[in-house]
Amino acid sequence: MHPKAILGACSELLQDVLTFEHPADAVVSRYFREHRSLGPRERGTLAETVYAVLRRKLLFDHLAPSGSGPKARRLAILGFQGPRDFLLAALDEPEKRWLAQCDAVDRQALLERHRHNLPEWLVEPLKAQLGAEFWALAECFNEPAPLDLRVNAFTDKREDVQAELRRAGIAAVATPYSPWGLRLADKPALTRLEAFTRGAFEVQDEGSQLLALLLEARRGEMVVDFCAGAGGKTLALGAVMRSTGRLYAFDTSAHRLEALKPRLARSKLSNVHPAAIAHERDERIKRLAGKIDRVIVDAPCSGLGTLRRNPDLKWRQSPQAVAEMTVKQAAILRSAARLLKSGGRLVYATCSVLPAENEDIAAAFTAELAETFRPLPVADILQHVKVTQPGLTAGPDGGAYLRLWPHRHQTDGFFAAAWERR
Ligand SMILES: C[S@@+](CC[C@H](N)C(=O)[O-])C[C@H]1O[C@@H](n2cnc3c(N)ncnc32)[C@H](O)[C@@H]1O
Repeated sequence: MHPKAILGACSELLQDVLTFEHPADAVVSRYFREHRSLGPRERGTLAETVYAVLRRKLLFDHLAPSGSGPKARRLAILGFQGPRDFLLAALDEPEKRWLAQCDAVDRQALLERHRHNLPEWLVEPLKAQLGAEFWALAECFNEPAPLDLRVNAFTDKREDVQAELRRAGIAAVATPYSPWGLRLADKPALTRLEAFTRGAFEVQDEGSQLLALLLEARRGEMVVDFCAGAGGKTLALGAVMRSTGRLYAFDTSAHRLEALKPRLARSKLSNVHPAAIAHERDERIKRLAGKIDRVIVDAPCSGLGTLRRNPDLKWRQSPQAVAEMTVKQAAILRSAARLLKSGGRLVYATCSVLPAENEDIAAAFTAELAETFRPLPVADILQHVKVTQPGLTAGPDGGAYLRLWPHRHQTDGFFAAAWERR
């Protein structure tokens, strides 16, 4: 495609994304479905340009008014992810002069908001937690995330899959914390690989893999993934259980559970039982009360730990939405806890970096149910599963909770707390 056509497509797509009516990934996928002639390179340029604009939206909104032409086009020029010569071939002379002026702006002299590109309501809780380290996180949030894979421990060994990828020309290194993880240097197409179709791996952030590890599910147990979604954690748990016992995958979204089906078929697991529930107090939950060995609640959350992958969330979330979410999180955790038998383990997790969705929910649960649930320090569990690197935990005594940060651990931002039923 000619540079002018590509830039035109970027502006058109951005216009849609920037209404924020739908998640950016859904808008991008729909655009690609409606424009089937776009090749993989063109799709890459379009998607990366849109994401670059979402990441640095405050800076680009600040620079855009000095240019001319439609705003979406100016933003697409500022965020364009392709060779500079290619971009210049799409611009007229005034646009080239304007871009040169924008390039010359001293980034360090900008206002804080134009450097961190985060909404103010989010800056405050992050600075309160991180102090000067806030800037390292802000920079990290504005870069794309690496691509992590989880090797299916039921069917394959990590080093074998790594070697198989190498033979296909794909460089991958073992992840530092998860025993099942491989981190890729690039973003190659994976779905046509034989290793993918036979279920030897799934795409999954290393942090997400650690959450499944914390449950320490065993062979033959009754386990519930309460908010299973498309089954990222479910598949990891089923593999740890060596396809034995019974693993219920619950979710209120039948649509998300539907996306689990093809993944499940690839995985060769036969112990997973997906079931849509109406809400967290569903009859099915009541029938299983007191019968389950382990329950993971991967709660619906703001997703603000995933800003590298979903930068539109910082513009689509709000303090009100987070406040509503916390009520839901507490209710789901309380209901899910009823499933556990004596001695059973409960794990609560989110991909949020806000204490309101994390430590506050965990502390309130501990306080409310102190007679029934004993907090399990995550540091002890990590030791037990031989993830011994320091710095993964936080909270009381430094070891109460899992706390992963993109700039420290190269994972998405994750939180987890664990309890044992007395
Ligand atoms: C963070 S996502 C789960 C991601 C999934 N565990 C994975 O690893 O791929 C949270 C899920 O909670 C589901 N959910 C929302 N409200 C729920 C409820 N009351 N009970 C159970 N699941 C719920 C959402 O549909 C969503 O799929």
